[in-house]
Amino acid sequence: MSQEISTSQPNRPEIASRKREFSWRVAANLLISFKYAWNGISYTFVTQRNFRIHLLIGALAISLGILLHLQPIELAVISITIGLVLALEVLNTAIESVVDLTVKQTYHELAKIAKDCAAGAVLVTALAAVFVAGILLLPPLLVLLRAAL
Ligand SMILES: Nc1ncnc2c1ncn2[C@@H]1O[C@H](COP(=O)(O)OP(=O)(O)OP(=O)(O)O)[C@@H](O)[C@H]1O
Repeated sequence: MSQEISTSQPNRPEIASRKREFSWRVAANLLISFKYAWNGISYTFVTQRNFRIHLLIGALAISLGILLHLQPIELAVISITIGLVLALEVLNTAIESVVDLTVKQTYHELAKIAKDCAAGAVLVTALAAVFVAGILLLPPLLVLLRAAL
């Protein structure tokens, strides 16, 4: 007797119910999702010195841009690069936590690679942000300084 093997795809509700089956909790609505996202940002702010430094430098760069009457598009480009650095800092913190959760306080070469790469990603965007800020802020800043001297 041959056994019949079903090749049909699972229907949509079945997929939806399976999608988050390993999650301890799923946000019930959009407002609660924002609350959890804010918790992640607050956690990063409190625990990561680099995040606070990047936030401060970012705020200074945007303030300087406004002071130097940069074009809206230039301010937007600076804001995007700063946003990228901060977002990657939050992701870096998430990766660190997942790595620590997995290996605890033991040394593992893959844990090292994961953490180093996550930190490297932040560094790449930070260098790009410095480059962008340098190109957009330095020329008008030099003009202002020359006029003042
Ligand atoms: N379990 C581990 N196994 C192997 N190497 C590790 C492990 N934990 C940390 N390291 C190494 O120590 C470095 C610092 O780890 P840490 O957990 O302090 O991350 P760090 O906080 O990345 O730094 P930052 O927040 O400044 O990006 C990592 O980049 C990695 O090279």
